[in-house]
Amino acid sequence: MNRDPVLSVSGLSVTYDVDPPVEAVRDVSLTVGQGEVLGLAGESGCGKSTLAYAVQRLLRPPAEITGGEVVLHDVGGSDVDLTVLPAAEMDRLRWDQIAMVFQGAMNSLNPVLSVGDQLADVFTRHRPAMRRAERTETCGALLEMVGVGANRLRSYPHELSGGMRQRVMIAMALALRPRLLIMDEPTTALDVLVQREILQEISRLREELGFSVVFITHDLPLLLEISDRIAVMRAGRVVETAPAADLYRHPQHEYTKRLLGSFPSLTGERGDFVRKGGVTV
Ligand SMILES: Nc1ncnc2c1ncn2[C@@H]1O[C@H](COP(=O)(O)OP(=O)(O)OP(=O)(O)O)[C@@H](O)[C@H]1O
Repeated sequence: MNRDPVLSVSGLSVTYDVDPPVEAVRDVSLTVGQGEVLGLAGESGCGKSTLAYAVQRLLRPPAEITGGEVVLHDVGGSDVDLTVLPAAEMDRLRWDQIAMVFQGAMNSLNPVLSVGDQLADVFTRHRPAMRRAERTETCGALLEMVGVGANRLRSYPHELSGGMRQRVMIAMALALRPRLLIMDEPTTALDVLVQREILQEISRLREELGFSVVFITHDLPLLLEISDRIAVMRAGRVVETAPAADLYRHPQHEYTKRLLGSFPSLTGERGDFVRKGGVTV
């Protein structure tokens, strides 16, 4: 399916300027279409998180973008290269246009503030004109939307399960209706059932709200289920990008074949679950 691009990464390279330097992302090019889920797969250390942080301009020294562009399309009618955007403008785009949920996100909630106050803070910072009553109502609606329930507005993080806290983080990421959600191992720390519920929730929300997703995980079977297209990374490079079903049935790159082969759930009997429940319905 042809979709208008929301994000185009071209020739992006990132180096950690340590001794010896680590070229964590090497000449990576990717596009993310409107409403698309792009899965980013690859073993630990291949550069997935570095790429995600680079896109959001959240890298800190010794990390340095050494080349390439990250273009966010149609920001108020024009295309913007995020790698050269002044920091203040980037701050405005973050959360508003691109939001991120990362693995440990649920533990980054402030323990001494209610979840309602933490959600409200996003609006206080980014929508300062919003009135208090509307803010509270919107925060309640957000908690409903992610299945936590508006009655939890006054709850503190420790009163919620890990799954609920991660849902709060998803609510926070979606608060300003971003066009792109970057999720870096967002469910890895949760048990399998909770993980599945949250993934279903993300799928539903994406259909409802139409945002695009970059979903990062080393869990290839999971990516095959939820992604439209998958990019496979190895040692900083994207070695193959293909629609999920094509990647599964006709992997082109040797490394992709090996990666697929390393998941018994894809090749053994249990693979039926992924095949029938996911890409080959
Ligand atoms: N602060 C740092 N200083 C030096 N090297 C780093 C730093 N952070 C990451 N790296 C290196 O950059 C490379 C890419 O790391 P990155 O965390 O992006 O990979 P990843 O695919 O996200 O791995 P994981 O799935 O384990 O998070 C690795 O070789 C890693 O050791």
